[in-house]
Amino acid sequence: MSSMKILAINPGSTSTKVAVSLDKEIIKEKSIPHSPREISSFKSILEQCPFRKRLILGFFDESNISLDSLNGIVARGGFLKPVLCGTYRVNEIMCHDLRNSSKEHASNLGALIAKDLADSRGIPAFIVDPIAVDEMTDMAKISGLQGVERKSLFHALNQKAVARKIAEKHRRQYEELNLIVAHLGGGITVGAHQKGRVIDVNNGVDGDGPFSPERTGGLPVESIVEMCFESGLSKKEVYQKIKGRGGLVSYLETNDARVVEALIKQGNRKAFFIFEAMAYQIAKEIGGCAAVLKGKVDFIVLTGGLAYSKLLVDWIRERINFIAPVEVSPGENELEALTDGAYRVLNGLEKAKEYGE
Ligand SMILES: Nc1ncnc2c1ncn2[C@@H]1O[C@H](COP(=O)(O)OP(=O)(O)O)[C@@H](O)[C@H]1O
Ligand SMILES: CCCC(=O)OP(=O)(O)O
Repeated sequence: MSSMKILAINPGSTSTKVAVSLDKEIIKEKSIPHSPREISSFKSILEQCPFRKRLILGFFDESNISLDSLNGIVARGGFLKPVLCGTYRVNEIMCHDLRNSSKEHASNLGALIAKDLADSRGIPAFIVDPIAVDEMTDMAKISGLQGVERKSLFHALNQKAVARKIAEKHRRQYEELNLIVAHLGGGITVGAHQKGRVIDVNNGVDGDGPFSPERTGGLPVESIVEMCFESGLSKKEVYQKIKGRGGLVSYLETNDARVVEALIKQGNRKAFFIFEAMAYQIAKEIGGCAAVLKGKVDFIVLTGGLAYSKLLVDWIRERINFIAPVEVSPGENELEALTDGAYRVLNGLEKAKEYGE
């Protein structure tokens, strides 16, 4: 097998994470955080493209690594048409769909930045397990209103990577287990994994499931209809309220759980109550997935940045540990999973899928 140097790019709602690896070993990585104020200075996600690209180039300058030494670039994929999981070559159809997506999410930038950097160096660009991975059953897609369908939009990359890691830890195959995986990050998604397929999951960006550091999750529909028609807010302002300014930001003016924990330590009762309410909603979503899996659950897995919070994890655990053993895998494996996907293709172990075919 030939030696491969790969750049992995993960644009998230609260950070841009990058890593360079040599033969799957990460040799340099960085997580660059973005405050809500910094992000809200851009009119759209697409406008953030040059800003995030500059940060990545800055990472190369600091690290003394030459972009010309790369064999490939891989990024987190965004709002594409529903796809099966796997590694996809970034092609023009994909870039067109991401540029023209009606849905705003930082992950839309990954493939665009990767292709831009890769084309000028004559190397390939890929995405792996984008948020649009869709393995949901037809029943899970029923919303309760004809014409409005529930969609599969979730942290597919990390949920699948962590699910495989937990299966391996227990010397089992992912494809033989039933798991509930809760990704607790800037967005929160909780998936019911039935023998390797995510048969139901809350949509992490469309106002569904638990509230998160900066998103509302599911809301009482009638109150929102009232707000849209009576408050004088524009469509964009309503979206801002629901997405970047919902959840913890809405109640506590921060999307940073570490700040919330510091407030709690200082005796702030509102911070305590709202943080526990987030745990309550996450636990309730996990309970829903247990019903989807008819109670046959091998493990519940908590992952994402918020899983570093012992307080939050303990609150969730006390409400759900009657269902199945709880595994905590804080942070994410996204950079490793991206690198792994690109490495398999670059070394000919797997064929890249073509998007749009
Ligand atoms: N050590 C930690 N303790 C508590 N919360 C943390 C810790 N590290 C990160 N977080 C919280 O996790 C959330 C972000 O999770 P992350 O998975 O990095 O999100 P994303 O990738 O969506 O930007 C933030 O609220 C952040 O404050
Ligand atoms: C569709 C879910 C993706 C998501 O919410 O990602 P972030 O947590 O990075 O915002």
